[in-house]
Amino acid sequence: MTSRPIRIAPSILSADFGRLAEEVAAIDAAGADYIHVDIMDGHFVPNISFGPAVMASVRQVTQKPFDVHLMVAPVDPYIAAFAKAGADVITVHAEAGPHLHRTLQAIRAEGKNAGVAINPGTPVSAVEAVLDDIDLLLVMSVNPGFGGQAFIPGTLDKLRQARALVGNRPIEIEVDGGITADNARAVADAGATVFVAGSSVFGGNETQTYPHRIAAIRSAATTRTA
Ligand SMILES: O=C(CO)[C@H](O)[C@H](O)COP(=O)(O)O
Repeated sequence: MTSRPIRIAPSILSADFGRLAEEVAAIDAAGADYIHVDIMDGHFVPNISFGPAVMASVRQVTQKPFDVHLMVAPVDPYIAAFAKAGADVITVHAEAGPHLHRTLQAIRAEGKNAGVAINPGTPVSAVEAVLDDIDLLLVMSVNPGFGGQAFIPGTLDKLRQARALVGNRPIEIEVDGGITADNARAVADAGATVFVAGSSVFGGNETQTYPHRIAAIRSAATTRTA
């Protein structure tokens, strides 16, 4: 059993966009640790979500940290806008290039925590050279672009590799895609500490169930099974 603190980050990609502020307030009240914000550009990934103006608007309804995942290329022109819109952590893709180190420095220069994400087809070694420049490593457990996809089992090995690579550095290891109460235990054992969950939190429209869904993932991730 891991003794590391577990954080649950519901992805508002799966929320009802027509009631987005209400949805953010609901997951805050339901016990979310972070609000995970997926920004998709229709170029780096085959889907478009929303931009900094929408994020700034919903930022006003919660004090919880905003964990912003930029699936955007080129990304450098948008760092300042999302920092200003209220991001606390800004994560960019290692594959979005070409100047990852410069991008991470730009995030920290905005006074924000810097994260780097790797797609399922990218080895963990791709981030080795920037370990001193990141606060969070996001291991994608689906190919980015859409919510509701199935967890890719090979991610567990990548998480173990990521945990070994990070060592004692103060870097959160986040997992994103297909996370449910059923796989949270294995994902935690493999080394993840931040759990992004979209459809398993927002799977229905009944906001009163959000506390139970978040608690179920947290409980599974933190409960000893052996
Ligand atoms: O980054 C993402 C997709 O690119 C989403 O955050 C991710 O897929 C979460 O959704 P779900 O929990 O439904 O898989």
